[in-house]
Order: sequence, then structure tokens, then C-alpha cells
Amino acid sequence: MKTSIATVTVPGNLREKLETIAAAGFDGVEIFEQDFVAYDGSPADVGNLVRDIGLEITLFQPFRDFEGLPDPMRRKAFDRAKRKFDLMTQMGADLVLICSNTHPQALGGIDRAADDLRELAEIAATRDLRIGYEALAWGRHVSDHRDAWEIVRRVNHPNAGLILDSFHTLSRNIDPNTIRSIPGDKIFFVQLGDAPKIDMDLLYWSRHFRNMPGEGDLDVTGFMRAVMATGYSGPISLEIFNDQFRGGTPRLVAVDGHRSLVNLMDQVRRAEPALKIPGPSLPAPVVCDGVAFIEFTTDTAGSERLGNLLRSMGFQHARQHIAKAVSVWEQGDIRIVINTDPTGFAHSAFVMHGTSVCDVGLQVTDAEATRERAEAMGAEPFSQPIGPGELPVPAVRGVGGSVMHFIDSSPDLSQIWTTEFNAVAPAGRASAGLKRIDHLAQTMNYDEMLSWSLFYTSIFDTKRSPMVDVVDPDGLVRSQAIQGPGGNFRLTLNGAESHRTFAGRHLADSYGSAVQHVAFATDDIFATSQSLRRFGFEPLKISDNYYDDLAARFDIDEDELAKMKAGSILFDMDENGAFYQVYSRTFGEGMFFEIIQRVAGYDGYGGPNAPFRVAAQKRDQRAKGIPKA
Ligand SMILES: O=C(O)c1ccc(O)c(O)c1
Ligand SMILES: [Mg+2]
Repeated sequence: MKTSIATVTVPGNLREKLETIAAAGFDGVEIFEQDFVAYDGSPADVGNLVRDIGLEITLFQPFRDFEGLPDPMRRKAFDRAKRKFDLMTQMGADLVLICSNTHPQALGGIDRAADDLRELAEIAATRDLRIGYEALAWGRHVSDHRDAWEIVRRVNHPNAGLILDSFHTLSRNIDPNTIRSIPGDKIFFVQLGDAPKIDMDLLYWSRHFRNMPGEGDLDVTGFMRAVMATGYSGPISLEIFNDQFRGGTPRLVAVDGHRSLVNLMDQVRRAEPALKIPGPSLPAPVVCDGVAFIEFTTDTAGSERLGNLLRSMGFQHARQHIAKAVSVWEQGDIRIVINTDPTGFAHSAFVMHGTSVCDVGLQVTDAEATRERAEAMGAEPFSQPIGPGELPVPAVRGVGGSVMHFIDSSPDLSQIWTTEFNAVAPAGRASAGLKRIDHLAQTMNYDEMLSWSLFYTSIFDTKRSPMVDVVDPDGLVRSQAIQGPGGNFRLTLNGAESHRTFAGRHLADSYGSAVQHVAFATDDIFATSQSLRRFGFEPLKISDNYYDDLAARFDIDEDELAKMKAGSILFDMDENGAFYQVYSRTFGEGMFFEIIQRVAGYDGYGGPNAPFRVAAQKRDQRAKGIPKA
């Protein structure tokens, strides 16, 4: 199956677009007329450029406002079309997209449209060209692929076919299964685009908010299943109009696009195996069973501070690496690695980002298959030299240049903590009842959020929750939760638009670090809170006003409220149950820990508390004398 992408999807000038499109692995490209017009070269030059780069032109588009016009506009439309046919011949494009007429003077009538398109198909045929008809969701008379198909059926010409575009069908809530009864050889081209569900004017939505399949809320998989059921064998092409992409990095947009298509076709194959769709068979989306470890890179002084903080939360320095300056801190099922080794990847991450999370280990069923799926989805491979006595652990690059390792229960990998580390005699302090890592919160530029959300949802068996806005006193931060089945694997992606927000500041100060906070779960927040106090843990102090407001919002018993206030514990509820949170003060460049308890299946992340937490953090930093950005 050939993959293609429209030049409008990728930022840059035409040459940059084509080069990044080819490098990302696409077979072909739709030449969007505007990109051609803006280019300073002949149609033949463009054709040669495309082919020299190793791509083919899959489509030339769009040709607008053609069918159903009254004379003399009709004559003019045919003249315009002939000029475009000349250009296509010189360029070496054989298919043109004709989108349904939006002109106020366009006349309706299926037969009138069919007659015009048949006459055009005949002209196209004399030049060995083909025409494809697409229903724009806002077309004046034709806005539904079923009507477009009826017109193409009546045209009844071998050089005229239908063009389907998932956005136009799905944005109007048209059942994609209506595609199944169209003969596949009459579908000349398929364009794909997803979009977040937003209630707005269709044209505006389409021109500014489309995104890659899997990044939005439309059922692009259901659409593609229906297309494949027709026997369609032409290219699948991404046509995404998106303001963020226009201002984005060409390479990232193209790589994400390719990832989205590989993932989409994998989903179609899995959902409808009877279709026997050709293509590579990939390991299934990975169920992650939790976070096996979090590794911090730091220096000696940072390690001392981090160790003290961990100790105050009930962690034990439990293991020490056989050869390197790497220690492991444990509590419950949680493992925190502190790496101060002056060589290797962790050290370069320290030089780049300062004290930060440089590596996240995920527990999976098959580490090698996870790496394979991740790389098939375009994740950057990662490996580093292995020292004596060390094990090779499958890994790829993750957010912010960090590394993601995969650990499974195979004989070697499951023994890594005893093979590569020596036990350290326990210091005898009791734990604070922290059981496991509940979630990781990763901070990134807002513009990168779609990309990383697709990264996780394409590799892992996960779902996205609706985006939440977190109000920071100095701007907005968008938060997107991603979680696996059963909640064993949870992430929040936080997108900062302004560097003055707490999240944005962390990003700037750490030069794009990845994990800003790690949340540990306890099964008894009040017992944990008492242990923390005994161990000298200093919680982030929450305002008294917060507790007055809490008493007004929820029916909480006074004793419990007093305990919450004393321990700086925050509270939330959803339709399932209750949620408690305590935050640490910050360390490094604005990193922190969170301790949470989920009661009776609470499934969120305390979003309503985020503004109060952020305000408290900013107060705390001011008190510590850290200047405001
Ligand atoms: O927004 C538009 O006008 C437009 C043009 C061509 C297309 O293929 C399309 O889907 C939308
Ligand atoms: Mg289209």
C-alpha cells in the first residue's frame, strides 16, 4: 500500500517539504497548487524535483468550483481545467482532485454535475489524465460522499472516479460504513485526516484543526476499514491543514504523519483480519504493566539532596551498581535510580539538562517486541556500550531526548537488579507506605503534545483522556492524560505555551527536560502523612483558603479536614471515588514528587487542584529566593 502526504501538511518551502517527506518514508506526495504557484520553477522542474528525491506525484489538487455552473462561467471553468491539465502533463501528475463546488452561483442537480464531469473526463482521457471528485463537507450542493459517488456513478467514465476524505465524511457524522458498497476501483484516491471534536464551522475546523489519524477524536480507523473493504488499492494520503503544523518542524510533522499511517493500518489489520491487507505484521500494541524504574542523572551534591528527599519519603538506599556510581532507592514496588557516573549517556544528559530524569524503565511482557513496535512507529533507536557484568536492555529514545528502557520477566532482565547491583545493608527505617508509581508527568512545549501523545498511543495499548486546562498564575498549561487498561500505566503530558508558567519555566531552565514530576501511590494517605512527618518530609504548603473552599465544596468530616490541612493534603472526587494528594517541595530545576491515594476507582489526576498546587509552588520558590521568570 503506497503512502502519500499532501504538501500542505508539512511546513517549509517546497524543496524542504519534499526532502522531509521522502526522508520520513513516504512513497508519494499530493502537490497542493499553492505550493506549486509559490515555487520559482516550471511544472517540469517540480516534477523532476519530486522524482529526483525519490517520490511520485500521487495527486494534483485542488481544482475548485467546476461542476454545475451556468454559462459563461461554465465555459471558463473548462478553460481553466485545460490549463491545469497542461500543467499536470508537464509536471508528470496524472490525477487531479476536483472538490465539490462552493460557488454561490453553482446550480444543483446530480445529472448536471455528472454531465460536466463526464465532459471533463473525456478531455482528460485524450491526455491520459484522470479526474477525481471529492465532496467538501461545506460544498454548496454536494457535501456528502454518497452524493459524490452517485454523481461519479452517473458519469460512468473510466477516467472519472471518487476521492474520499475522512475529514469530510466524519466531520458530518456520516456513517463510514456507507463506503463499503462503493466499488474499490472507482475510488481513485483516499485522503486521511483526523480532528479534535470541537463544535465549530466546518470550513474553519477543517482548515485549522485537522490532525494526524490517531491524534484526534474522529473514527478514522472505522473509515479506513470501510475503504479497505471495497478492495481499494490506491495510495493512502495525509491531507492535514493545521495551524500548529504550519509553524512546526518539518521533520517532526512528516515523521508523525508516517507513524500515524503505520499505526492506522496496523489497527485496520487487527480490527478486520479477513481483509488480508498487505504490509508488515507488527507486534501488538504493548500493554505496559507499570513503571519498573525512574533514573535521575545528577552530580554528587544533587545526589545528596535527592537522597535526603527520598529518605524523608521512606525510601531506602537498597542497591549499588557493581562498577558505576549508580545507586538504587526502593520502597514497595518503586525503584528510583540515581546516576552520578561521570561517563555515558546519563552524564551527557546531566550536562545538558542538570538534575533530571534521564531514563524511564517500563515493565512489559516482551521487551524485545516492545522495542520492535516502537521502532516500527518511528521511535529513535537507543543503545550504549555495555560494561562487564551488565545486561543489554532494549531501549528507544523518549521525550526530551531521554531514554525509555523495556524490562520483562525473562530470566535475564528480571534479575537485572541483582545481577548489576550489590545489595546495601538496610538502614532500618520503616517505609512510608508508598507502593508503586502511579503516574509520570512529562512537561513539553504545547506544540509537541500531539506528537508525544501519538508516540505513546501508537506504541502502547493506551487511551487518551480529554485535555484539561491548568490555570497557572502566569499562563495556561494544557494537560493530557494517557493511560493503559486497568490504570497500571499512567502518564500526563503537560504542554506549556508560555515560559512564565511553572511548567514552562521548568522546560526553559532544564533545556527541555522530560519528566517534571513522579507520583507515588499509597493505600493510606493519613498513615503515610504521619510517617512523612516523622521522617522530616516537608510537604508543599497549601493555602488555608483552599481548605475553607474544600469544606464548602465537599461534605468532608471535620476531623478528616483538619488532618488534610495539617498534612497539606489536597482532595478531589469523581463519579467513582475520592482522591488525595500531597506534593513535595521542588528540587533541581522545578521537579517534584507527588504522593496520591485513589479511593474506589477514582480515575483522574486531581485536575481541579492543579491551579492551587501551581500557585503554592510559585510561592514556595519565591520564598526560597528563586527569582520569578
Ligand atoms: O479546504 C479546502 O478547500 C479543501 C481543498 C481540498 C481538499 O481535498 C480538502 O479536503 C479541503
Ligand atoms: Mg481533501
